[in-house]
Amino acid sequence: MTAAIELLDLVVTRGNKTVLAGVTAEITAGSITGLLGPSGSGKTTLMRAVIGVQKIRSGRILVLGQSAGSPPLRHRVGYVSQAPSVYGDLSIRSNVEFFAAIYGCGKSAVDDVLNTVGLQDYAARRTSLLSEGQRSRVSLACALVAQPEVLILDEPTVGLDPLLRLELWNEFERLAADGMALLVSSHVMDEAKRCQSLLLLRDGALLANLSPEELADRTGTVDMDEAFLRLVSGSGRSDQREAR
Ligand SMILES: Nc1ncnc2c1ncn2[C@@H]1O[C@H](COP(=O)(O)OP(=O)(O)OP(=O)(O)O)[C@@H](O)[C@H]1O
Repeated sequence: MTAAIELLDLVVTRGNKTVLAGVTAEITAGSITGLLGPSGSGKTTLMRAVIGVQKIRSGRILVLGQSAGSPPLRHRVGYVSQAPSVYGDLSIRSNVEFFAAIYGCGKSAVDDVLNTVGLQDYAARRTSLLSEGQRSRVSLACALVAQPEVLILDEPTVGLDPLLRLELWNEFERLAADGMALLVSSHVMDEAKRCQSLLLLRDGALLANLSPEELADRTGTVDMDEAFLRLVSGSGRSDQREAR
């Protein structure tokens, strides 16, 4: 499988704190990688480093074979931050058209992406009048309109109801099946089951890099919250691969 993102001994400091302490991992194209860990473990920092907006102290990040943040990657990497970054005074369609214009995409790309995120019926609605879940979908549509090969999603399902959460994960699976590499951070351990690979962070260190099945096997439980706790406390079995 092709590595879409390669992290090599990545070290990031913020203030005087080491926020990422030598993370090495590969994120594969055509799959969903879950980035999981407690609040403050470094998930957002890692994502910011991958899109090239976070200064790194040492190490290397390659995205689609090029240095993270390099200009040719701008169209090829999509990012949706935790707070939906959309213009409240514009309609849904105008928000997506704005990003389409930046990326040089046509009208059909706008229609396609509105369909993809299920907002085509509300496209004329002013964004400030939307629910939180709808606003996150507008943000997702803005990131998807350039048809990126890599999509970075920072806690995309926070505050969403279970149905919307399910729909979004179904959409992520479709995008991965079309060849996209998705890196998705989450607090919700249950969402780990929808990923092909998991990166488990704790205090800036990569605790494990494994599949959900391997996590269940290593910790002896299919309950992802419990599995994480067992991993953290070291009470899981030690016969699986360690964090790479
Ligand atoms: N601008 C900043 N200056 C200094 N330290 C920061 C800054 N932003 C974040 N940090 C610190 O970096 C560490 C990692 O933060 P980060 O936001 O990457 O964690 P996270 O895992 O994404 O957390 P959450 O799940 O709560 O979003 C935390 O200890 C945080 O306090």
